Amino acid sequence: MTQRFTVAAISFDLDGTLLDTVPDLAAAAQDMAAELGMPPRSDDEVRVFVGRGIPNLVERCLGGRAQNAALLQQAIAVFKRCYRARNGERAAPYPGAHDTLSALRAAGFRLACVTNKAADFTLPLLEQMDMRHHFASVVSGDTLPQKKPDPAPLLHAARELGVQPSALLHVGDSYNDIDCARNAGVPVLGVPWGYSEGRVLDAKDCDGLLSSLPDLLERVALPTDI
Ligand SMILES: O=C(O)COP(=O)(O)O
Ligand SMILES: [Mg+2]
Repeated sequence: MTQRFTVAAISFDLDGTLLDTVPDLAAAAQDMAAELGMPPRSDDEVRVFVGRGIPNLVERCLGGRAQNAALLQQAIAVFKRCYRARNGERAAPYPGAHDTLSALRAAGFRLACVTNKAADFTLPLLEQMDMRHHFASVVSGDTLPQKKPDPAPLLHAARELGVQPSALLHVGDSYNDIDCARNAGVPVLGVPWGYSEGRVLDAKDCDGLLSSLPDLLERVALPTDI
């Protein structure tokens, strides 16, 4: 029998866990490159750059050019404008995302979204994907001074959900999620379909891997269920 996590709340990473957002991020990066007269990055390159927030994504797109601090700042501003226009255009939920969130909430779990994506992009995207209403807490990349892998975003979500860190389970696609959860004392399941900055998640580094989002329904139990 699979081990069930006895938790009151579950937090989800966004990019690469609930939503495939690379098509929009890559389109924005390509728009930015065209505007700044730089060679474009492919979708596959951008996929590896996602995970540590937008300033870091832009820095990686620029490569050596990012050493020019003024150009980097300009590029970040251009990227944000381009991404605002692209955000949600081609982003898509992974299979079972909607049904899994609905089922977990109906069962009584409190849900959070904890992402390194800035709030200006997170909130409209969650609205557009019809997911915002599932989350009692949304912690974006700029909600706090610290981002994942710092423990602060997950500790903040636990406080907002009114649960101890050990009663929260985090689900994410990258080592930023695993390290954040480990640093916060939160159990963590990895998902193998995301981006993870080009690294393959090892089940040994977390508390297990999901084979799909609906698989999560078999892996959790409320404290009152046992
Ligand atoms: O914006 C990013 O770089 C990644 O966002 P995520 O934390 O939802 O994966
Ligand atoms: Mg992610």
